[in-house]
Amino acid sequence: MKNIRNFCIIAHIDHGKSTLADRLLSQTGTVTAREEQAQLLDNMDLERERGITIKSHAIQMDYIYEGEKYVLNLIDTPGHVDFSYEVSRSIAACEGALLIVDAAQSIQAQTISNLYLALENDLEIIPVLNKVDLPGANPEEVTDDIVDLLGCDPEEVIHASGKTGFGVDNILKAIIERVPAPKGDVNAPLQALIFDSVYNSYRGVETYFRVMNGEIKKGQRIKFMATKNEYFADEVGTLKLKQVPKQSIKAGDVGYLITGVKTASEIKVGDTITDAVNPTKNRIEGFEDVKPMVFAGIYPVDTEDYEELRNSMEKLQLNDASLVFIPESSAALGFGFRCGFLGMLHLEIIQERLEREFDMTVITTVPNVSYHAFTNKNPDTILLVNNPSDLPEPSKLNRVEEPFIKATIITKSDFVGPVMSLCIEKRGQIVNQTYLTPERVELTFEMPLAEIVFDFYDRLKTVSKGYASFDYHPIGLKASKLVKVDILLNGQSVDALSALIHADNAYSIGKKMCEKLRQLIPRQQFDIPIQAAIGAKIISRETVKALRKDVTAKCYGGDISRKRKLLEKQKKGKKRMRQVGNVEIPQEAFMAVLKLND
Ligand SMILES: Nc1nc2c(ncn2[C@@H]2O[C@H](COP(=O)(O)OP(=O)(O)OP(=O)(O)O)[C@@H](O)[C@H]2O)c(=O)[nH]1
Repeated sequence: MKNIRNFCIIAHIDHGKSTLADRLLSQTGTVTAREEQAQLLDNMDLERERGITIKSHAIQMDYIYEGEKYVLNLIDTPGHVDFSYEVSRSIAACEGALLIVDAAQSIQAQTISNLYLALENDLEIIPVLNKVDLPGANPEEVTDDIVDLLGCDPEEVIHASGKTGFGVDNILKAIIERVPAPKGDVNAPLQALIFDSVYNSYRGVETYFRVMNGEIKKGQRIKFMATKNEYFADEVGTLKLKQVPKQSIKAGDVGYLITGVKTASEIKVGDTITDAVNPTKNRIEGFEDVKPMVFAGIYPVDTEDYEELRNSMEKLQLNDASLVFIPESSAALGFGFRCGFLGMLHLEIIQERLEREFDMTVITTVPNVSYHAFTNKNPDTILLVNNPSDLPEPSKLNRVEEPFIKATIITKSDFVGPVMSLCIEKRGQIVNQTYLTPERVELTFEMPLAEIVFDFYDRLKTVSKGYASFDYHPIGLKASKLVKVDILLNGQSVDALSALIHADNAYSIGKKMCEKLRQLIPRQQFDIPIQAAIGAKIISRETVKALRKDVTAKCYGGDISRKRKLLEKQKKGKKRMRQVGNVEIPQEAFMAVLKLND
């Protein structure tokens, strides 16, 4: 156990974790030159295309240092705020962390939030100044920022470049010399932490774990303490580029487990694995059921595809335990599902995977957060509202509570004004303002989650010309003056377009919604009145004027292929169109409330 080192790589998004991880793998010979391919650890196609790490991965390296053989267990981590729980569990499985800071961008919001997570778990921090090859690198200035943040000596900051390989040997040396060897009692009852799981369509769920005490053996009957499910350990082993089956994995080490489980939701990240016959008395702390933060309706474009959509969602859930959904019906869209996601990125990934892996074209309704409503009749009973159309009528409503977050924003002092204005526009209240350096400011706000899940990050980047980073965590629910704004098309309420809006913004947003929908809903053979309403009160109105003639009329006698092309274009446009009553509504219309500022 004394020659094992368990460490993770943490940083702000895009600061170079995955590239550096690939370098460590090649430098230790874990990956032969032939196997090496960029972003080796980001093995989901979507991760490659979007250039971000979605799922964290573990891999074991053997390394000879000063004549001794060491086992280095590396855990890469997702960099996006949607996956912060998974980061926290990967960190809890380690004794040390490489804190990567981009030598041009310096410290950003997630550098700090991930650092706090590592410090909470008493990890030894090894600061790495990465991308020193960049023309825009500021090694001296950024080293000072790191020294200010960590209180370490400048000499402890390792200068490196994942791209060129510079400094990687120093990183490996520091891992062995500075990260403490794991502790644990191999003779105590088995206690292993699940920090990740991956679905394999042939072998079922592969569980990644760190053994804190005892050992896990092939064929052993084990128990997952949160779900209380028992299984046989059909296979255990260590994670090289490929899986390497072993007879047992002992305290201090990291490995994988195959139990034949076919449903990802039965394996919960953060859970404790123990022996079914002689279980440990103590679950490993920090387990929590992953809670969805954002909800949206997902409906088939063609109502007869409902069953096919259900099958596709069930298959997706097999390998994405954080996706939750329940059947729901909409007067406007028919039968679909109310789905819960970790955040907007997760929602987009699911939409993308439905289209790419299951060829399912879907309509997604306006994403919303989960609200707690209380009626006059039962003022102390929580009515969970995951769909705005479930909000009781205003006359029956006692109050509505919405989830709030604490947002941390780091930006340049030049942009403090515009950033503050944006946060105040999003109903934020400033909590703290700290000058990290004369040039860089950390702003802390309390804000409604609903105000940041849609376009806040993009607008923050715009107002700060890219010089702002952002991280947040939930701080509970607070009462808010929220009202349900309904949209009526042709006099018929479209429940999938309803949204919960703060009373102060309801009129302006209702007006903008009508204007935006007038632009998006194609003209048809008749006038289409668009109205926004709160209860029975109409607050805004627009009209889509009728189409006066057949779009192909001008092709008579003209080039027949041009007419065919025009009709083809019309047909393609219909692919993402939903008929609601006698009005055709494009997908963009359902996201209109998100793009009111476009
Ligand atoms: N010049 C230079 N570019 C680098 C270096 N390391 C990474 N990059 C580039 O920076 C971008 C992000 O690199 P990644 O390794 O994907 O960063 P990451 O932190 O893993 O990103 P997430 O997993 O999405 O958080 C990519 O375009 C890399 O090619 C480096 O040392 N020098």
